[in-house]
Amino acid sequence: MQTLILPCPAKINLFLNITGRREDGYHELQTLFQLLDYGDTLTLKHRTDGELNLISDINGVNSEDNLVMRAARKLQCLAVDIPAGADITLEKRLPMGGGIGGGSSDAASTLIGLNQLWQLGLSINTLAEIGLELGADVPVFVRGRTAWAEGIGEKLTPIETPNLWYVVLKPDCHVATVEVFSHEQLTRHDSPIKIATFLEGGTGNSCEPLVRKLYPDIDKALIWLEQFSPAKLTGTGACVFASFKDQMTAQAVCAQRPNELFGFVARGINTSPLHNALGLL
Ligand SMILES: C[C@](O)(CO)[C@H](O)COP(=O)(O)OP(=O)(O)OC[C@H]1O[C@@H](n2ccc(N)nc2=O)[C@H](O)[C@@H]1O
Ligand SMILES: Nc1ncnc2c1ncn2[C@@H]1O[C@H](COP(=O)(O)OP(=O)(O)OP(=O)(O)O)[C@@H](O)[C@H]1O
Repeated sequence: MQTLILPCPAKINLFLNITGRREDGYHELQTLFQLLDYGDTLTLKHRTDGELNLISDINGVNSEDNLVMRAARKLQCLAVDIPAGADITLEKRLPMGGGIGGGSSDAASTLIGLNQLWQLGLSINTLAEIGLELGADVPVFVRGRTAWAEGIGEKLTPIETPNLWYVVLKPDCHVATVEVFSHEQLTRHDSPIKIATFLEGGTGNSCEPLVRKLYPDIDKALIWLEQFSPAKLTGTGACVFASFKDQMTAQAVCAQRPNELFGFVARGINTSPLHNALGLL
């Protein structure tokens, strides 16, 4: 029976501009999704009896609500010719609600992996469309390239970023993306910028002033990290990050973080290890 062991890399948003709000409540944004070589691991084992089981549960999330199962169910509906079942194991490393796309990346690896395991023959474009129904951050992981993004995060232009190391820190709090996006004090009318403007010096994260105010622990983490290198919020938080030219410096900074901060060091990468493993790029 075939088994796939797949990486689910994290992302950080190197900047985040909110340029408007659509009628359905979703926000138009501009961001740069930087993929990281750090993430969860997903194991998919084909079952020929058509049953889908998520073997490893994650705290506080019902099995059927897990983005992995939601992604698997979507593909199962499209598998008419074969008994599409799987035993799924998810090894979580990425903190939940961190703004580093853990659930979205898990979902993307599930879509890509089951498409292969069940030999569905769906294109990356189709998988990205299915992924978008699960979350705005899923398509970038399905496409597997560090990318400039517009729309609600699904209009992607691959971009090569410099080879940098990132320290990512998470204070002991959980930010609900929906709370930040529905907050009356969120800045929603940034002027759109061009890729070149970002590359010349970048801009910040429009959610950051509000999130710093709502979550003092995130504010504290940013102040701490700023001592070493310019620090930013990723997505709507709760993680913050800063870049370093070499791994040793990044590791030295991460090692001296205050006890209350979870942290890791990761290399910024231009292509996803998932796509590299499956020969998709
Ligand atoms: C902030 C980012 O992390 C940047 O990468 C993402 O845009 C969020 O992506 P995500 O977690 O996959 O978001 P979803 O699960 O699709 O949406 C969660 C909630 O965030 C809000 N949301 C999300 C993305 C977006 N472009 N506009 C929004 O207003 C919506 O209220 C939505 O109900
Ligand atoms: N496989 C999964 N991993 C993590 N969270 C999941 C998963 N499946 C469902 N969830 C739910 O999704 C919520 C958001 O999780 P996730 O870790 O993707 O947040 P995030 O890093 O803030 O994502 P993003 O950057 O895409 O906004 C969790 O609080 C949890 O309730």
